[in-house]
Amino acid sequence: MAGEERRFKIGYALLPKKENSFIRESLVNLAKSRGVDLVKIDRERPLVDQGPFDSVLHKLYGEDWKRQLEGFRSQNPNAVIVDSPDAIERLHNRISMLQVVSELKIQNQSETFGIPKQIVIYDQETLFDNQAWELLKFPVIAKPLVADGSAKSHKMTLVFNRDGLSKLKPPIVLQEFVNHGGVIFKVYVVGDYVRCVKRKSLPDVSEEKLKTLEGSLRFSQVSNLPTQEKNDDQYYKMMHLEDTELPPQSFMTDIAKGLRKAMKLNLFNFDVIRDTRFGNRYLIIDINYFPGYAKMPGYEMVLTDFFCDILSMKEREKGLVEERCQKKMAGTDGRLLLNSCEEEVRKTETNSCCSGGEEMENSIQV
Ligand SMILES: Nc1ncnc2c1ncn2[C@@H]1O[C@H](COP(=O)(O)OP(=O)(O)OP(=O)(O)O)[C@@H](O)[C@H]1O
Ligand SMILES: O=P(O)(O)O[C@H]1[C@H](OP(=O)(O)O)[C@@H](OP(=O)(O)O)[C@@H](O)[C@@H](O)[C@@H]1OP(=O)(O)O
Ligand SMILES: [Mg+2]
Ligand SMILES: [Mg+2]
Repeated sequence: MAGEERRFKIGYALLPKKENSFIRESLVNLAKSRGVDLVKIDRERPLVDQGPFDSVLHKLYGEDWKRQLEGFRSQNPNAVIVDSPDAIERLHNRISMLQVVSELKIQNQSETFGIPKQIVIYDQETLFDNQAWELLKFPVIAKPLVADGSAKSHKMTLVFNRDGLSKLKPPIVLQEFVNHGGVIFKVYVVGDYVRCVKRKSLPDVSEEKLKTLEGSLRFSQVSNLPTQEKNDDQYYKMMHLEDTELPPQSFMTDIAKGLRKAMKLNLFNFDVIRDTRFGNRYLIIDINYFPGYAKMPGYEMVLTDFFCDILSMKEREKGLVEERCQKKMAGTDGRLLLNSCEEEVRKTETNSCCSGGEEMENSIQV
């Protein structure tokens, strides 16, 4: 795309915190140098009145935004919306979020993957119901069922025994806490790009320690705390990120590709832990839409490549339609020709949006 006259406009709609971390001058400039202008969408004005945009990048919540995107899409069927609000919505519930993992089929002889045992609790009474507990054993992590990006949705409680249950506020997911050596792997996905990094996590809880621990412990976004904070805290001192081996890249890539296809999403990350009881068993515990990419070294290049890929794909599809139309014209005449050509354009227009048709979705997969 470099040096060519055709320029592209990508509108972005992000909350201020995300905008501050993601829209850095370095990203804006790199994208610009490759023909892509990143333009802020004004959230105070209707989306349909803004643009024109070749693509819309977004991480906003709520019905109003969904309606705005739908309106925009019907007026701009050729624009690529990254990603579809319906596909993103699956990640707003911690049960539907991980359901997709259970459906994945990946051939691998030496490693296995899955999700921790978990149950959903909608009311206080069920919390103490023995039947609900048949599947689980302590310690467990209580996670708010809703994962909508609010501070509340990140408030976790590590529960050591029954005494720790009374403070919990359903609806929650109770997930078995799995010892994993205090290190979590975050796998960032940007289209077909996959990058796995290590972060500090909660320390293991031994059977011995469990007997002495009281009730519960509350925490929030432990893998997102500034490094300094973790070093200062003796809880984290004993863990050694450097000594931990990353999971095999090809295995993570296979899972990432499978998730991307199943979820029809291009921008997400997932958290993986390695079960210390087995060493080759990996558990996916969380999937996040449009995560903190700026923490990934060289994110500017990765994201700019992705923008260029989706935009050139869009252009190529447009070119293909025109070509198909021309071929049809050569073999037909009069009104029939006009009708079939319009039909061809309509077909591709609905297909050329990330959030809509299969063809584009599949074609931006590897
Ligand atoms: N089943 C589990 N076993 C062991 N540790 C876990 C488990 N689930 C979560 N954790 C720990 O708790 C942290 C927070 O959990 P989780 O990732 O589900 O929350 P989150 O608020 O959605 O995180 P994020 O900031 O990545 O969105 C994880 O990073 C990990 O350190
Ligand atoms: O805060 P950062 O930009 O780093 O990104 C974090 C992001 O926050 P933001 O989108 O609100 O900014 C979180 O999203 P919500 O669940 O709150 O929607 C979640 O995806 C975290 O996992 C991200 O951290 P990472 O997983 O990459 O370490
Ligand atoms: Mg997480
Ligand atoms: Mg999360």
